[in-house]
Amino acid sequence: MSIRNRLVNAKGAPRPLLLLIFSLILLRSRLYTGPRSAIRRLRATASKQNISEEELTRALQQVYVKDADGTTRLLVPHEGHIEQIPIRPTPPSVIADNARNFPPIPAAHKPGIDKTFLRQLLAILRVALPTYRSKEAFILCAHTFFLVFRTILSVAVARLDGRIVRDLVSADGKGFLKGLGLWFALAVPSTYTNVMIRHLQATLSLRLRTRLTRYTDDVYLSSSPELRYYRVALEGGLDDVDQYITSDIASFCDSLTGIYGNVLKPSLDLILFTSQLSRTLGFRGTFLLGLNYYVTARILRAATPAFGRLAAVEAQLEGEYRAGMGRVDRESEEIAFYSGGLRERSILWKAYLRLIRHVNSIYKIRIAYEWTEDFVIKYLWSAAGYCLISIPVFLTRRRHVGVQAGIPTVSRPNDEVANRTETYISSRRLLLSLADAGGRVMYAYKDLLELAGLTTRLYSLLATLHNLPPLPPTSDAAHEDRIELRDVDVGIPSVSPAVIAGVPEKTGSSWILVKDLSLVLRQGEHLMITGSNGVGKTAVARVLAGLWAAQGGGEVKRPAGKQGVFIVPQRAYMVTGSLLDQIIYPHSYPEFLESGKTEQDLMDILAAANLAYLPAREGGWSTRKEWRDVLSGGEKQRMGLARVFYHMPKFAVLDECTSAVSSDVEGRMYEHAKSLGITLITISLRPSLMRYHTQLLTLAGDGTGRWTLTRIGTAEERMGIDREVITLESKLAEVEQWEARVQELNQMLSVQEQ
Ligand SMILES: Nc1ncnc2c1ncn2[C@@H]1O[C@H](COP(=O)(O)OP(=O)(O)OP(=O)(O)O)[C@@H](O)[C@H]1O
Repeated sequence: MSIRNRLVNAKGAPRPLLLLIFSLILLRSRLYTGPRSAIRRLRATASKQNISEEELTRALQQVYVKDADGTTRLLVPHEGHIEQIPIRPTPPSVIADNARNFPPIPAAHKPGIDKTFLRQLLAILRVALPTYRSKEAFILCAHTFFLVFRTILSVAVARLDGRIVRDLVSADGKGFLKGLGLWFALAVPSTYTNVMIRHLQATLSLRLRTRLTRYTDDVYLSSSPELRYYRVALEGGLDDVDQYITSDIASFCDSLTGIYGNVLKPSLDLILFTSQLSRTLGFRGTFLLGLNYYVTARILRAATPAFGRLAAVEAQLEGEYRAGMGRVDRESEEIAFYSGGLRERSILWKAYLRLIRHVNSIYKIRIAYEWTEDFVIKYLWSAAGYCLISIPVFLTRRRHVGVQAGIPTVSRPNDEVANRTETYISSRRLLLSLADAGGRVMYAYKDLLELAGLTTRLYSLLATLHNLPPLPPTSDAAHEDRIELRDVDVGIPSVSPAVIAGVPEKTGSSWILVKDLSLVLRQGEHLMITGSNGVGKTAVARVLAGLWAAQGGGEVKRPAGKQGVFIVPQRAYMVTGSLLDQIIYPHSYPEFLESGKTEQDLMDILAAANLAYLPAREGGWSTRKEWRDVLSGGEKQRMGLARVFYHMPKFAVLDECTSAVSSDVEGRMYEHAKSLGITLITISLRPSLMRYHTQLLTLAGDGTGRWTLTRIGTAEERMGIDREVITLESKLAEVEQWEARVQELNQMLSVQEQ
């Protein structure tokens, strides 16, 4: 047997070893999961039947379990049982390290395939694939293995195809049957490889998404002094963050894993098939094939639109539409009161039309591009392929080279035809595969541009989050029992210059609402902040809470944490969860248990807020409802005060949070808060609340930022004022009678004059 034939024999059929490997793989349907995880799955399935409704409710309330070593296991209901997912928050040092990889993005940046794209992609990959020993890296290796293997199998299939047709043409029944047997033997690993490639690609995408989402959530939902979730819109200038986190990350991961397969596999195919074909085509043919690739790439490059920018704009428009839908869902009652359905519909339709117009324009742009691509890859390449195959056939008639199965060369004319048919069929299949691979490489270029757009979106989110400078510290251990503001300017923060590359550091650009505010509030002194609408009363609360930085070089000192200053905002907020969760917010159930408080304590708290009837009415503490809709406006506000009674902070800032509460209940709640030793800072326009305070901060609101701080007086003085108010109010009640009497007298006088 000639060397060539031995070579062909070795490559023409799959080796027994390969078949053995694949049989083993088939027996293990999941390639990368160990037996331990299978046992875990079995246990979970078995335990499914044992979980009762009550246990499920308890687990939902519990939320997570804390282990002795400090790790947290999140309890996630899944298919009727509870899965325990270990949660390890990203350490601040890792976030600080990563921040270096995310310098601000230039305002004028347009996504494309360039150095910036590579830098951005690498920065994101460092988050998504932190180590080469991670499970994701293993899946990537397995994915790569199957991609390479599929290419090898494709060559084997092409050869076998040629051999079967050759046996058919030369009427070799035995050879034909043998070829058919091999065909089925190859079909098993080939189909399995295809399935595994798709499965591993989807799994990899999901795992990358989980990593990126977890990391982004850790950075986004950061507590003070970062507070990125609060500041990203105002100071970062980034809207619709929900779209970035819920949708863009998923699209990015799908696109990235898809690209990997779409670039690696066809590139390998191109190299391998070209090298196989070059044996048939000779030097001239191979050169012409290379020339063909070059010309094609040039044509398609010229015909490719800016898919990256188009993808980024599409994601942004999706975000706007989604935000509009979310707004209607959130504010449905208010919209219904105004009968604003039609108006909202027109707003949403406008957002939707902008989106579909853009998507439509992408489709139209694609028509021209895909037509060019189809024409060039499918037809031009095939025609070029036919010409190239014909070169050895027509020019060197006696040549028997190429991809043939191992049959000894014989000189009969029939065999010559059979061999030429075999060469043609093999080459033809390789050429078709080559055209397909070329098409996919060209498509991959378009996908790469889209990936560049998504990368820029994701990078801009992470860069904005990482570059928000931390707020200046507001707490000081030495001032545990008082709040002190010294020469503080209260102003609306502007977009931080740190998050936009190339913008010089600006100072004093924000709009100052209150100038040089200085005050000291000790425990037991109660402050009321008043002033007309929009003067900056809530803005002062934001500075006190550490949400806005104190400006003008001023300094804020206050006791630290929730136990120091607790703020009840103007708009009542109800958290997802049980009735119990509403009272203890932002505590979780385990923290409630740790605090040593009992359900009876919570009952007393509800009684103090005039909400004692709620547990009975709603069916118990663990009832889960959409509380935002279930509770009335006044009930939600009273729940805000119940939270103050639960947390018992040193200072409570109440920002017009009792405006919907009747004044008798309001008074009782104020007295109760004071009896608990809580110092009140009330933001209100209601003079009736003044009696519960000792100091009054009045914001002028004339554009100068002026303010006055006055003492309201001692309890006795305030009693005196109250008495005077009552006397004056009773006198005012008689004013109508006096006016009527004056009119009577005037009429009498006018009659006398006549
Ligand atoms: N995120 C923001 N972006 C831009 N302007 C803001 C922002 N927050 C507040 N402002 C502006 O700052 C000013 C003061 O707002 P603030 O909420 O402190 O008013 P207020 O005195 O509490 O008013 P009200 O009595 O109506 O509640 C207002 O003119 C408001 O429009």
